[in-house]
Amino acid sequence: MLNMGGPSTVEETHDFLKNLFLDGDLIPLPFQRFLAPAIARRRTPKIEQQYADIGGGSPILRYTQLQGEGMAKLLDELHPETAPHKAYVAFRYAQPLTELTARQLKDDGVTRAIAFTQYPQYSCSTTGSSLNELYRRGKAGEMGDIKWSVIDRWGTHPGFIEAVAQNIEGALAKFPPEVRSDVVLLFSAHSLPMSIVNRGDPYVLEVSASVAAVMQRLGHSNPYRLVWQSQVGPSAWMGPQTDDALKGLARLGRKRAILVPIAFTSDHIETLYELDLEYAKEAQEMGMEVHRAESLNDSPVFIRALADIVTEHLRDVESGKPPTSLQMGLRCPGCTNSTCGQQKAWFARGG
Ligand SMILES: C=CC1=C(C)c2cc3[nH]c(cc4nc(cc5[nH]c(cc1n2)c(C)c5CCC(=O)O)C(CCC(=O)O)=C4C)c(C)c3C=C
Ligand code: FES
Ligand SMILES: [Fe+2]
Repeated sequence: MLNMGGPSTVEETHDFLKNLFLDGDLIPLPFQRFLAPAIARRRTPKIEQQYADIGGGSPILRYTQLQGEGMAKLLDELHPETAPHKAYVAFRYAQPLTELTARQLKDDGVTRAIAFTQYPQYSCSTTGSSLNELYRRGKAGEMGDIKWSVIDRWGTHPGFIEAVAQNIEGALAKFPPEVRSDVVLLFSAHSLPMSIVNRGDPYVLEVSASVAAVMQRLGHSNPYRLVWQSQVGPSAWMGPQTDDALKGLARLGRKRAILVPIAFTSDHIETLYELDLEYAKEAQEMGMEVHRAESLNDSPVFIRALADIVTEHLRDVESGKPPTSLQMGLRCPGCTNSTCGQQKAWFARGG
């Protein structure tokens, strides 16, 4: 289960940020090995405070473990041919780091594994970075002899869409029935620098596809927009920004909204801190009633969806389909990162 991870305790914040700024697949910096630790050190106090404010750390490890255990148990029933199943967590920037998990796979003598991204929609800055890291560990022989296949995206899987839709319905129920259809659904995803969008990164398209599928499942019960949050630094990012969108709606006299996290499956500072503590409070001050759809976290509908996604993947591979999707094979038209090409070729051969 590949994801970026988050600091489980406030003390881990610095290492998390350092690993993040060291990732040239996410943020290519000049003199990265020198600049990354300096930027991380400078940002640490602010981000530490945010993790302290949301209860002393990121819950992503706890939720990923819960999701993984639930998924593996279901898989033993849904696909007994490959039982027993075991979920491993490999984070890009926090413990357990990919390098630790790689060693564990080797120690456990694993011979067949699925690289299962936990980002529903594909971006080269997220899933791509995790796959590049796994590829480097694999090529270096750190994982032993494993036959690999990849689940690289699942942003329109009906089980995922159902789980999101149910959490929106839960938030809609907080509004009185007579005003419910006026509530604006603001789907909010982590933004992406325009330089990456313009390189041809598929993320914006895929997040949009998730939103369209959720709205179809809801029977277009509400007006909605897709907005983008958490941009950092001075460069141009995909917009509109979530907080500007809320302010704009307030200005236009819209009184009710629901924020829907659509590109991340568990709570993190961006839902708990930005959406709840910052934006929702600001909106309330402007006279709006804003609620947030819950993150998927330990949703049983979502855990069942994860197991279904893996089962469908295993059946595809058994029936002779290649270990990676056709879509994964295509590099961004503007890609200049040679690791992307090597990684895709490596996984397409089964690792
Ligand atoms: C699908 C989600 C995400 C995408 C796409 C994404 C791209 C992206 N992010 C940065 C820079 C930073 N991101 C930071 C934290 C962070 N990012 C995501 C998700 C996506 N990022 C999450 C969920 C988090 C927070 C983790 C948590 O537990 O809350 C940070 C660190 C925080 C900070 O310093 O503000 C940075 C920096 C870039 C540059 C980028 C695309 C290229
Ligand atoms: S940046 Fe998208 S394939 Fe390399
Ligand atoms: Fe980010």
